[in-house]
Amino acid sequence: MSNDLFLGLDFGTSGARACVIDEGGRVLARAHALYDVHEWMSWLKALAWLVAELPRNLRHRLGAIAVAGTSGTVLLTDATNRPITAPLLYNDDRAQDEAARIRAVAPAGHVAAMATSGLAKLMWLRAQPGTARARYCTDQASWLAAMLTGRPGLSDYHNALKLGYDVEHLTWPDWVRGLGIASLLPRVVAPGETLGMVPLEVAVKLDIPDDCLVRAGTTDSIAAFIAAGASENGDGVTSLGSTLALKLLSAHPVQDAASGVYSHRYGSRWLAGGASNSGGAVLRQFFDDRRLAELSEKIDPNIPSGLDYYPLPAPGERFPVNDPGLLPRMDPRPEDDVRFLHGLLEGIARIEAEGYRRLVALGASPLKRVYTTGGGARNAAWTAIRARLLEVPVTAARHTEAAYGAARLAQQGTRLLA
Ligand SMILES: Nc1ncnc2c1ncn2[C@@H]1O[C@H](COP(=O)(O)OP(=O)(O)O)[C@@H](O)[C@H]1O
Ligand SMILES: O=C(CO)[C@H](O)[C@H](O)COP(=O)(O)O
Repeated sequence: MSNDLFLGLDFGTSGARACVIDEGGRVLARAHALYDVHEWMSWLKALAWLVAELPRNLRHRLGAIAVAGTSGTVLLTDATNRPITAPLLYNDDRAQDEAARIRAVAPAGHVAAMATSGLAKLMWLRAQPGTARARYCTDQASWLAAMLTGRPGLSDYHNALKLGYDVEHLTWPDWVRGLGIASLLPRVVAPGETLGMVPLEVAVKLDIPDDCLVRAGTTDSIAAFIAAGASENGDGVTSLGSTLALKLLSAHPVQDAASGVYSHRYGSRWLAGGASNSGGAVLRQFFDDRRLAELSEKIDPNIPSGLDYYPLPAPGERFPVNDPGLLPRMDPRPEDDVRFLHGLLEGIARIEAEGYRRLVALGASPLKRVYTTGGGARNAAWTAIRARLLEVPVTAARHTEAAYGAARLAQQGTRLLA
């Protein structure tokens, strides 16, 4: 048997993961690597490490690979895909002036008008000295896919949304082209479309088949959505990773830059959503994963904590309010760590509930149920707190890892979103 297995790679904020599945969607292998999301060299090392970690007999049967990456993380490369800038991360909001220029020409409420958008960062990067030889603007997943195919300059319509790509008409709109960065924009294809085959030298280096396909990828939280297996309008998927990302399967797209709301195209439907800077990264500032699990077991989720927190790892919020100056609110800290954690989990759950309310108020399909993915999905007390505040059933998704969603994309290609 050959080429009958599929590899999904997920590059998240705090780690990278690999997942190998067969035609039936059965997981045959997983791997995990710590890496530095700020360093492209570390992305590459993590990719090589993850592939090397897979059992050799499975590696030799890979038929297709797809990569998911942090959304809105951009960098500039030369014509050979070599980076000529460091990546600017998804939550980097230095491009305030550029966002104001975008606001003047973009349709009202467009996600690209946020200072954290890929487009604002692209304009900021392009204005830096030494970038005149830049040939492409790329994102984390597309850059890694291009390292696998040797073909730069391609992206998918999920990763391209925050660069201003018109996902309704599948084109770069004139208002984006008019911003002086048109020559750097990638050609955009559907997630899952075949980008190319792994060339021989890459295949030899990674010890994988030289006819293994590379399919266009997606963002980390859309990969998590795919993993969750949600299928009905009104199904929500909350990624409780380092950040808190919400996706609501909807018949209609909605957008509102003031509250950080945007809609990804999902075949003929839409993923209405937004991403808060709150999430597991704040919890990690206080507790390691073991302590989190221990303390969580002692929380009574049926009673309110009595604390009114807005947990953020640093000043600045994107959704459900887009406010670069918003300050974290995590005072007063009680002596009892169980109560403190209770307050933090409840605070994040309130942000989630407000987020879904905002999406529905803007016209997305009404919320029916919520699946959870990411590191926070395993926390039963948190799940109960969230169900109380969301007022709909909340369950852990059957597959909670974005890498599994990326593997599904590798396996099914464009059929997945059809
Ligand atoms: N038991 C737990 N309860 C709540 N959060 C947890 C628990 N265990 C881990 N986490 C959180 O999950 C996050 C990591 O999840 P993960 O999905 O790997 O994130 P990402 O891919 O965004 O880096 C960490 O920030 C951590 O705080
Ligand atoms: O916090 C993030 C890290 O990637 C992203 O902003 C989040 O995943 C949501 O992005 P998208 O909705 O475009 O998938």
